[in-house]
Amino acid sequence: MIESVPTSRGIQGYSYTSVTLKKIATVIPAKLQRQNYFFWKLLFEQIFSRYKLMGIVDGSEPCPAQFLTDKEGNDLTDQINPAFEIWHDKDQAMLTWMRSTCSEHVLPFTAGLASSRELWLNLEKRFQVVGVSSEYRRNLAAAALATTDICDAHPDLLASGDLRLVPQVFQKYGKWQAFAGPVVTLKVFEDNTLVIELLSTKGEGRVLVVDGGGSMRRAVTGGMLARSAEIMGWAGIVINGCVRDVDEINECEIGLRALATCPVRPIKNDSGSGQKHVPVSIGGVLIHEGEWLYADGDGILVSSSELSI
Ligand SMILES: O=C([O-])CC(=O)C(=O)O
Ligand SMILES: [Mg+2]
Repeated sequence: MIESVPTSRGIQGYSYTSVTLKKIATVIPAKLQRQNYFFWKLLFEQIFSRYKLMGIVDGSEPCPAQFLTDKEGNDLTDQINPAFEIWHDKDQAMLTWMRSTCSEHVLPFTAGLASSRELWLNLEKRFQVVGVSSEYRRNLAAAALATTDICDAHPDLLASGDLRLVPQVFQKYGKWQAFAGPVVTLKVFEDNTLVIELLSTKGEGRVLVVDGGGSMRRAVTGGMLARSAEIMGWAGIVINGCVRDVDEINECEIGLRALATCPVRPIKNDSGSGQKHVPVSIGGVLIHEGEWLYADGDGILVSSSELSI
């Protein structure tokens, strides 16, 4: 959920005119950079949908004629069309909102763009994000081996430590119980800038393992990030820390494990505190980038290499 935008009050909903730049800054706390574009886009889509503005950027609500026509409806008069004024006000507000959340690296790209749709399309083209199909996601889920079968087939690897059992300290979220894939590691503490960066890029069936230091004070992933992970083709996420927006996460075609939920938002630091691709220790089990993780209803296993049964 977008925390500071009210969700329901009357069927009219809220007017976009009540949205201040301060409110935009709380809803979109991280400035737009190439690395977080997809997350930024999802957040703006949520705001635009809530205020019924999506048609202005997606083109389904084009700009009305600027001037009214005469009584016969033939010739243009010099009277401004009120519908044009309303549309134009919305468009300019949206442009200002988006510009206000651009980092200094992105801001120059927005120069000279006069409408919110122009800016929206320009960024889309510049940062080119193509999501995966639902068939791709289904195939990913179907490819996960059962952890019981793996343990039965590889007692030698369990004994040698090449196959390790991650202690069952996690809660299950997301649509998939079972997921598997090569591991990408992250070490963060209450700041999810790097989580956003990775989940905004192609997952290619990998599993993001986040050592969040076990913090129970803030979530490091939420509904928008789970949606981003789903669209970008990540197989799963394992977090030694908390998540929020569980209802949204549970709608996503992704497997997610975390210690618990926590409604408090993560910190977002533009310089991205944390470390990528470093060994992490979860429940006393060391996990390296590139190892394989297998998760299902019975547990979580980490293997030095990809396994077959
Ligand atoms: O704001 C965040 O980074 C976490 C969150 O709520 C979401 O992913 O929806
Ligand atoms: Mg959220």
